[in-house]
Amino acid sequence: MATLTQSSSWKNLKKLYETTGLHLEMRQLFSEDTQRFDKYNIKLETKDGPVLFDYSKNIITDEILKELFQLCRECKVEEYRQKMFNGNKINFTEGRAVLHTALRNRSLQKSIKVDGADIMPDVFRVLDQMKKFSNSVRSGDWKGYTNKAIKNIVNIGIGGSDLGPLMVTEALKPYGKNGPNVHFVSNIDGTHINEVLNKLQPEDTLFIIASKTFTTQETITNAETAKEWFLNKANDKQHVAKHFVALSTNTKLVTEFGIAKENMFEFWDWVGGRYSLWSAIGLSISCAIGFDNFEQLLNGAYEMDQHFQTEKLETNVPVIMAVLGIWYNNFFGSETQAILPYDQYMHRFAAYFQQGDMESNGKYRTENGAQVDYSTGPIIWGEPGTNGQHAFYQLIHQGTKLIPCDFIAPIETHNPIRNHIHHKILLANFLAQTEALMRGKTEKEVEDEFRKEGQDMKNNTLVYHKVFRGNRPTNSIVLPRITPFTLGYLIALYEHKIFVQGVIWNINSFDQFGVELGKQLAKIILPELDKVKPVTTHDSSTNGLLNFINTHRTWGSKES
Ligand SMILES: O=P(O)(O)OC[C@H]1O[C@H](O)[C@H](O)[C@@H](O)[C@@H]1O
Repeated sequence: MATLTQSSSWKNLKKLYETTGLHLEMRQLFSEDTQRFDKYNIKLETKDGPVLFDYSKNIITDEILKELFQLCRECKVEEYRQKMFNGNKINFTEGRAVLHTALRNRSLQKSIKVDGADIMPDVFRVLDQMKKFSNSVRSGDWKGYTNKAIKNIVNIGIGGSDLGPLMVTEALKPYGKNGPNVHFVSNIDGTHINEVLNKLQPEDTLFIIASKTFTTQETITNAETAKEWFLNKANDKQHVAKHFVALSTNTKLVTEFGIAKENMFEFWDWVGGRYSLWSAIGLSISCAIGFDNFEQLLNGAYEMDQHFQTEKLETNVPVIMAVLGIWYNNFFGSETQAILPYDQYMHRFAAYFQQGDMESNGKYRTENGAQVDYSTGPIIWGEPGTNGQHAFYQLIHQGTKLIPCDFIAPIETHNPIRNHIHHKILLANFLAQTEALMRGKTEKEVEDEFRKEGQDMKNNTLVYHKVFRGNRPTNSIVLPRITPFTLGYLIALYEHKIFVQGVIWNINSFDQFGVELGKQLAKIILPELDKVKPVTTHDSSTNGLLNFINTHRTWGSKES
């Protein structure tokens, strides 16, 4: 294929942007076409009820969409999609398959092969191990060293070994009422683990050490700290087996750490860290909400996988979301994408997809190593509604930047207190925001309001400040309720959106070399924090910062 910007659909899109896209006004499009919503929404039936994807409030026409799908075809999205599901080694820099979809392959008949061997028996073996383990923890059969049941679980991990389980256990809190309390420790900052351990007793606490590589400095240090804290009271190393389990691909390092092989839950190099919540990394989820609910999460994701795999591009929700993102990112020059869930339990959803999206598509090299001449992965951010409205929506409404927003809202709440009054207000705000962002408010509308209020209109410049330009694009995803199934469905939807964009940009969405340099340099700097003599080996800023700390610190070695 010619480079992306030389492809005919890209060139056509560029032209379309200049001649059409730039001048489109959604407000006008809606008034000219009363069927616009009917045309640009997709309703998907799921086991837990219908899910609505409304993309009508976007700066698009049929012609633009047609060209965006053509771009997918030119970039061979369908071919790559098949390669991913088939287990081809599409993670080309690391020579690995990308098979998080195999972890939630619920079809017992379908085998998936990596290097000629079917991986499904292993997937089911570990799922069974997770089931038995979480059942025994939840029922109280799993006993600690003083014969007490487990009341608290601490998941120690970072990045993909933390964000997924944390986001999901928060999002599904209503399903975790009968389970143990689950805590998460990720940051190397000792405050994180200290604050958690201060609330706990070793007798009824279980540590899940979650690390794909089992080499991550933060996780291993936190795990050692937890072990020391535990042994301080338990005294006997033999008791570790009842209180520490590991989730990893690295059996050797897990056993060296002192965790018995039978207490290890395995996963494989074809599971990317940020796509791993479906694997053994989901153990804390399964303990918190029960294995049956964990399976529902997998089922939901599987249903979305099938939609993504079989649906034609034009009605394929992850594909539509991906191409809309490309339209704003690459033609309108949008740099960010907001994810705004109108559900308090989903408060870590945007943070989760900060890693999911930004670590996947924050790349500037194409498959053959060339540097891209177009923008790639968006900056992902967001907070749950309505909090965001009172913080940063001002800039989305009246700022100078175009920020496409995804609104996510459940029809039913888990907390229908005071006869649904809270939920009604929440939903009213969700609907109002997408309407306001699209419509805006014209000068005339502001003036009419002013007149009604009897304000003097002469030289009244306040009018300009109260005008909303509008034409701000949004997607709305309305779910029946946040359940394990619908959450799995939603997460998989975003995963596939990221995949499609990565294919179009011709980058590797499945490595993360960009996180390595900082880690390498931190290893060099760590012993230098013991120096007394000024350090001179870095640039003057890094030397200056380090020497300032070394001069003023009260702790650590005073060796030169
Ligand atoms: O699971 P681990 O091997 O401990 O890795 C934890 C995290 O750290 C790395 O730096 C990567 O950037 C992440 O993709 C990964 O999820």
